[in-house]
Amino acid sequence: MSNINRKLFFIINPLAKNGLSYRVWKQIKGNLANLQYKAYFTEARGDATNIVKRIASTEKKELLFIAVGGDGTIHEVINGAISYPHAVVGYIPAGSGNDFARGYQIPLNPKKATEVILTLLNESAESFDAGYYAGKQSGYFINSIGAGFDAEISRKANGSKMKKWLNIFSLGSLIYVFYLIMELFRYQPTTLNLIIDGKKEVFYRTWFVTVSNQPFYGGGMKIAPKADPQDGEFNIVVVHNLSRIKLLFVFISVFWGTHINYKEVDLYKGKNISINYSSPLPAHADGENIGETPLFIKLSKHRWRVLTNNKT
Ligand SMILES: Nc1ncnc2c1ncn2[C@@H]1O[C@H](COP(=O)(O)OP(=O)(O)OP(=O)(O)O)[C@@H](O)[C@H]1O
Repeated sequence: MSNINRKLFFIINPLAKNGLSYRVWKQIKGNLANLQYKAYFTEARGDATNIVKRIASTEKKELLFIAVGGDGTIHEVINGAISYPHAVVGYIPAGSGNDFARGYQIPLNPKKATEVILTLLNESAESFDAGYYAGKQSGYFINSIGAGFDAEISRKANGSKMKKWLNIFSLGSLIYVFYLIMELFRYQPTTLNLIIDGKKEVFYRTWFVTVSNQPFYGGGMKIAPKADPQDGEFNIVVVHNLSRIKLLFVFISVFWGTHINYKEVDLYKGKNISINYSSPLPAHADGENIGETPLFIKLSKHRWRVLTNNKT
């Protein structure tokens, strides 16, 4: 039996990416013969957070929670672990978006990520900023949070039965393209009242606003190319006052991060942000639907800790 200083737990969403996650877990398991660990499978939204909180509030030893699943699973595991200083997280990506892995330099390939994490079990963890949000719901975000056009697309795509079918053929991202085109014709841009560290800004005909802790969102789009998750502030992107056809070009350019050169894209930095549209609009945190605006965001007093071999 190998010696690990931490108590080891795997939190697996067996349904992420249509069951890819479960197949990944079966492979990981084959490499754990010498380790003592416990594995938990999530059965519904919120389970991962609740499982981690339950364990962390009763165990006194240093704990390691390794999430196996998509961005939603690691988002939930960190939400559970963040307020416990003796809890560290690890991640093996097995979802469709993989923005967390991109942003925090974890291998996108699950086999490679497993090899790496198994070499780090006793290593010190790296700590990062998190955001706290309050609105209809409250919690922490690690990647990004936002509201408007993009959140509407993600809400519709995630709720679509077609996504499941397309995922079978690894074409799940097509559903986002479908709703992107639908919303491009349907969505009505509105007035955004944004307050950043006490300073009020008003934007007319706003399509969306995103507050980012790290560069990536939406499955590899570089929404905030300069965001640094250790600099103690967020990078805010507002897209406003542009035609539908120009919006399409801006949206496509987000894959390369070149959207920041458009005059209709405004960039800010800040720690305390309030997002209020003229009427409630859909909001997301790390790509998960969190209801509607208004939304209040602040840099969390808690940092979270992850095992990564890309130390800064
Ligand atoms: N057994 C389950 N049944 C249904 N939903 C679940 C289950 N376990 C977790 N969930 C929820 O499913 C959602 C999506 O999970 P996750 O992000 O891990 O997978 P994904 O959507 O395939 O990947 P990605 O977010 O990277 O695209 C999360 O909100 C999670 O809480």
